Amino acid sequence: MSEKVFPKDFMWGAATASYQIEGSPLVDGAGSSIWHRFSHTPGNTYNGDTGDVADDHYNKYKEDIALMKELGLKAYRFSISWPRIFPYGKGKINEKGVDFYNRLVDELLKANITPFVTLYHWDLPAALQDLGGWTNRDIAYWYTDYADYMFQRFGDRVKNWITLNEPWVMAFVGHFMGEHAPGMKDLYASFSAVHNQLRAHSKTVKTFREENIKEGKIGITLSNTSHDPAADSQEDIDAARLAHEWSNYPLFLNPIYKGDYPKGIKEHVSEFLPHNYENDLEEIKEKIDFVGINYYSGDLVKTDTKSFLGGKTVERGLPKTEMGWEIYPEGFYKILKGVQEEYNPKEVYVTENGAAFDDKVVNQEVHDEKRIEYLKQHLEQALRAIQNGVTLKGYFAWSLLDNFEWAWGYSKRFGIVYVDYKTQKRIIKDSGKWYSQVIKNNSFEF
Ligand SMILES: CO[C@H](O)c1c[n+]2c([nH]1)[C@H](O)[C@@H](O)[C@H](O)[C@H]2CO
Repeated sequence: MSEKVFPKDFMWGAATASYQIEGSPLVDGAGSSIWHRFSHTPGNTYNGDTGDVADDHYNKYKEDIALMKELGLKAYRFSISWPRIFPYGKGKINEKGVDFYNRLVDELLKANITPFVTLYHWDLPAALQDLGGWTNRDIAYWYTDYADYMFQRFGDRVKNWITLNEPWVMAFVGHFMGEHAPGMKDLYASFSAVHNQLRAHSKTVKTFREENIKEGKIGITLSNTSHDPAADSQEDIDAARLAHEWSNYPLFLNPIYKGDYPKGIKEHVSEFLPHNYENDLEEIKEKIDFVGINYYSGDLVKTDTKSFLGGKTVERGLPKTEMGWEIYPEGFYKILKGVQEEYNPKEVYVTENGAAFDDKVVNQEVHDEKRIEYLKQHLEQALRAIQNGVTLKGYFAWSLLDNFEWAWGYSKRFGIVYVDYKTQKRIIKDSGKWYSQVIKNNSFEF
């Protein structure tokens, strides 16, 4: 492999999520989700934006798949909206919801694009939230039943399955910071959500094995920020390590691969873990086929006894994206190398990497040079990771389309394709054209 070319058959893709692009949240029998409720609650999202229309992908999926084909994508990562399938989370099945995803999957296969399905990307059926949601231990069964039904209906055509998208964000941004659905601010609820997501994940992996899906693979997608110590002092090093164990892949991969929470979590915050959590660890320790790594940015951590987990983020003057996140490609390498060294997964996929910039349309074009530079710098680090032993098999740019950026609404654009929300017109940005060349050449240098 030349120093600038990715391995043969490297899986180049782009990613989206149901609530962020589909629109039509209650159409054709779909049930309400916690994000439908949260975004319709005044004050929760920028400008009061909701996912009611989004990119209207529910109706425009064929046009969007044609765009994917034009870009030359090998794979497409998307999520299934649980409440489209089970409007109340369990029990009654909504065949029209199943039908939408049947049509989507069949259209992808027709375009020779490999589907990567995320079973849960935060749009929990609202009816289950009324029963406690991720803080109710029974959700592990409700989720596994939903996942198993998806395996039975789609397992003949979908071979790559991701159980959960970023369980840390669901648990802490949704249950501690209150900035995401369901909008709670309860640290005990957060750790209960961590634990029940792990239980749901591992029960689902076991069920996946029993379904014996031919050539099927299952994994989990985890959020990561590269935390560097502000100074070469033991306090800052410890604070950065603890931030890593709490907010990055170790919080979930340590239980999955090693059968317990990370050492620092047990030493510093075990009081917040559910009572008798140890009884579930054996069951949670269940082999997976790949790890999905989401990476966007890094930060500098300084010891601070007044902060949660004894560390706070400090400035280091790096350039930032529209989200205010540092542009730190070196951190991408550190996270990829770290996960391989700490857990040695059989396969790793980058399931999200991308950036928001202030994109403008000029004569029906979008010249987003900053995004091209961001993607190039991060692909360089991904290739470096492969050359240093990381079993990286694919990369999904976040995102295919500009979309509903959660509490930021439509104010932040991550797409390699621009969406005019007034007309729903799509415009392939320069970054989309550039990425199309990367895929064609299997290299970021051409
Ligand atoms: C620190 O960034 C997180 O890992 C993260 C960033 N992102 C995500 N997680 C989510 O998985 C996507 O739904 C977001 O649209 C996307 C862009 O914000």
